[in-house]
Amino acid sequence: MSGARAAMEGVFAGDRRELSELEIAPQAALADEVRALIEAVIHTEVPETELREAAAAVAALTERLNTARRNRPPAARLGVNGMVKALGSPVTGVLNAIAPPIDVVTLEDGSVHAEFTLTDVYEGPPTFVHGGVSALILDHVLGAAAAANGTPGMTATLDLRYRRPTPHGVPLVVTARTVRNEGRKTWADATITGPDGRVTIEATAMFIFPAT
Ligand SMILES: CCCCCCCCCC(=O)SCCNC(=O)CCNC(=O)[C@H](O)C(C)(C)COP(=O)(O)OP(=O)(O)OC[C@H]1O[C@@H](n2cnc3c(N)ncnc32)[C@H](O)[C@@H]1OP(=O)(O)O
Repeated sequence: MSGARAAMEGVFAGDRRELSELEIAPQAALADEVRALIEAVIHTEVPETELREAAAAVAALTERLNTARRNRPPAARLGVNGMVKALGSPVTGVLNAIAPPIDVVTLEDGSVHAEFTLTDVYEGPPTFVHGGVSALILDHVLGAAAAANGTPGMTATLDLRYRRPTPHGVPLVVTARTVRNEGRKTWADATITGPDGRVTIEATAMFIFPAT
């Protein structure tokens, strides 16, 4: 047994601690501050003594937060469809400071859609988004499209065509839709589009609902 099926079922299972919107809000506000902290750490030019003091202050804060810990990232049922959302997702998780976070919505035609802006925290080539970060986002929305089709799975293949550089600091659009399903296999297509309306990346993925 590979454990992949259990992992897949875990995405949607209701066995995780589910937080209410009221419980999420203060923790999401903390994650927002940490996002700002990550950005500040990259850009700061304060002197070494202040850097050392800041590191000690952050270490003390981490210790304080760790005095009460969950053993798994929490989930929530948010939005109109009540689908379980992983609050610690590196793409959409409002509690994950390394997530932008991207708000992915499912449209009536079954496609998924998100509008988002990435800061230079996600930079690869100067002024452009790192290609691996784009792949992360595309993998996620392709998986969300497969799930929205009622045919979720683990990513088996992910094919990316980087047509032109994706700029950071400007509004981007990602859309994905399921195009085919055969048994346990589901294929989905996605694009990222820049503010000029031109597609920067095209992606195709195949998802497999694991045998075991
Ligand atoms: C709303 C929530 C949204 C959540 C979105 C989250 C998106 C995030 C998605 C991910 O990041 S998933 C993590 C990355 N993916 C993995 O780690 C997958 C690792 N691989 C596996 O777990 C297994 O290899 C896999 C589940 C993909 C397949 O295992 P199985 O044991 O079920 O496959 P099996 O050996 O029975 O093969 C079934 C068919 O698929 C084919 N196949 C298997 N793996 C393949 C592969 N990788 N590529 C192409 N074809 C593959 C295989 O040849 C065969 O073809 P036929 O039906 O024609 O005989």
